[in-house]
Amino acid sequence: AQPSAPSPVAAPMRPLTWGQLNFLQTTDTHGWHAGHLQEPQYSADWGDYISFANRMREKADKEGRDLLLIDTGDRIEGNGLYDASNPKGQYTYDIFGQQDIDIICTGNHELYQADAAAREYTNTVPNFPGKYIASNLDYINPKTGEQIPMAQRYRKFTTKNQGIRVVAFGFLFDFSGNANNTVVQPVEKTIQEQWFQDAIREDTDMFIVIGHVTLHGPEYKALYKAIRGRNWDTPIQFFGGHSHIRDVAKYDANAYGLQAGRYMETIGWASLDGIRIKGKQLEKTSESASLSFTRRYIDNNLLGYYYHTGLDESSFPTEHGTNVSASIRDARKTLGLDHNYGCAPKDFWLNRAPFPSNDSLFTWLQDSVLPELVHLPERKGVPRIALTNTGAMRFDIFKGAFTRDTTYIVSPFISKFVYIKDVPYVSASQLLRLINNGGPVFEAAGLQKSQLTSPEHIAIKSDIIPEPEVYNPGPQSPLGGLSTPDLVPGYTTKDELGDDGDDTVHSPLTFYRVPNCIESRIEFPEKTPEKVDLVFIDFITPWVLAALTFTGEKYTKGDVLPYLKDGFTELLAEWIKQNWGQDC
Ligand SMILES: O=c1ccn([C@@H]2O[C@H](COP(=O)(O)O)[C@@H](O)[C@H]2O)c(=O)[nH]1
Repeated sequence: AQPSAPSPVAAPMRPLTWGQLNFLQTTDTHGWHAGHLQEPQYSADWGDYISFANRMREKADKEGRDLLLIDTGDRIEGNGLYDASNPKGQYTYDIFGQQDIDIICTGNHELYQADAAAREYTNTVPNFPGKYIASNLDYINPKTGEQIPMAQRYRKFTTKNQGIRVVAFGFLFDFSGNANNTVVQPVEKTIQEQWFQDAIREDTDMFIVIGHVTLHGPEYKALYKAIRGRNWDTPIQFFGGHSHIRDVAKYDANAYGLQAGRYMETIGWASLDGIRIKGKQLEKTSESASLSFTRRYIDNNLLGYYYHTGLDESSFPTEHGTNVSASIRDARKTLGLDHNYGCAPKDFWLNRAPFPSNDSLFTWLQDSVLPELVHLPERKGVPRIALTNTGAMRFDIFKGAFTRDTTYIVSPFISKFVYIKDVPYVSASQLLRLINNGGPVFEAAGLQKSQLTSPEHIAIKSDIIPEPEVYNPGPQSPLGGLSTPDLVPGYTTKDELGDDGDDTVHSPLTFYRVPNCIESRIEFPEKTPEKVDLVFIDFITPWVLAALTFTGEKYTKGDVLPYLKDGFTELLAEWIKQNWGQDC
């Protein structure tokens, strides 16, 4: 762990079940490879995860089992370790590349910016030779303009200890917000391609489909149907991502899916038993059984890693893992990520508090931050409506130091304010309601409202306000000898297989859904103005233009002008410096 990481707190634990074939999954790590430095339960770093994977591989080898590591994309954007360098990711590609991942694919975040997509092609793909799969993604060679596969379309291999024959794919959901140096082919179209049709006819013991794809979305439904249609009982193991939740799916008795949350909070664990390996007799125990699947969502901290490996502070770390932790420490130091801009007087929550409320980060943004930031000297005195999508904000602010790192954690995107001058107030005043309600006006333009909020909203369709629960430890083995523990707040996942998936027993957290966008009205006169400047984050331009058209206005991209030179991230840091003191 990083030197400033808080020590994890002991909690009641549920053990891992090992099978023939076992998996560790990461997804949506978004640059959090230093771990969480303000939350003890997620405080292990990428170096610790390297040690953990290594120790688990040793165990698998000793017992003749197999262990595969999976990563399903969105490795970048969301943390100073990636975002604070110039060019971005100067340190993270090497750090991430130290993990020995068996099957890896791309997320949408690797593709928003052309430079990030280029680095994916030149750095990450070669860091994982033969392991990186791009089943529905092409890259456009900047020198020749030629459209080429980002990486190989699928992978055939046999596992190390049991020789299980695997055919593996790596997909991205039907994403359309990519820069123009990549091409994402819709999954349904890819299924029709000859190479895919040939691949699903391969003689194999199992299929593994990894993807930056939600487990219950249309893309995996189509892939499941295509593979199962040709292979009536071959095991299929899916790994998902994108919606940032801990999740599982049972497609049928021989097909399951796992998704390992977000931000290095969770390491996903899946185990399979009952795979029939061609030419080998099955063990007596699983001879007649169909596939058996278990899952765990491992909280990413050292106490949990010790518990699951049966090791301790001195026997757990590997030299490789320790060296990677040291590289992360050095990179953070070089980037000045601990530099304190000011001290947050209290916690501000994205989803743990309702909007609007005193504890909501969006209320703070709307009432305190935007009115001060959205100010262009040459348009002084012009009343303005400032809009941002809520998905532009990625993480809570905790009471205490708001560092250079925190600015990227909260606002990682190159979000620039743009504006349309002198928009009739009658139209401008309707935009927030229109964008928040969504509906046909946006659908007709190919815009989905789920693209405006944080990805958690894809899966969480109503507020979660837990009842106070009575703790029942059941058969779990307590860690640290606690008998009636004060549970640490955290994930209390309820998935398709039940409520016992989390490796750590937590007290539950609330989740309040928030609107797609928020607005601030700035320098408004007492009397309703005739015209206003409409200022917004550039990311939401298509929604603003579609909504304006609906109100009867005829604005095009050409009417959208730059408003402030600095991006929101820099402006936010400046606001913190001006408004919050140094007394934490
Ligand atoms: O420039 C950007 C890019 C993205 N967003 C928001 O992020 C989500 C997507 O997040 P994932 O982690 O890929 O799932 C998108 O829906 C936007 O809300 C943004 O605001 N600005």
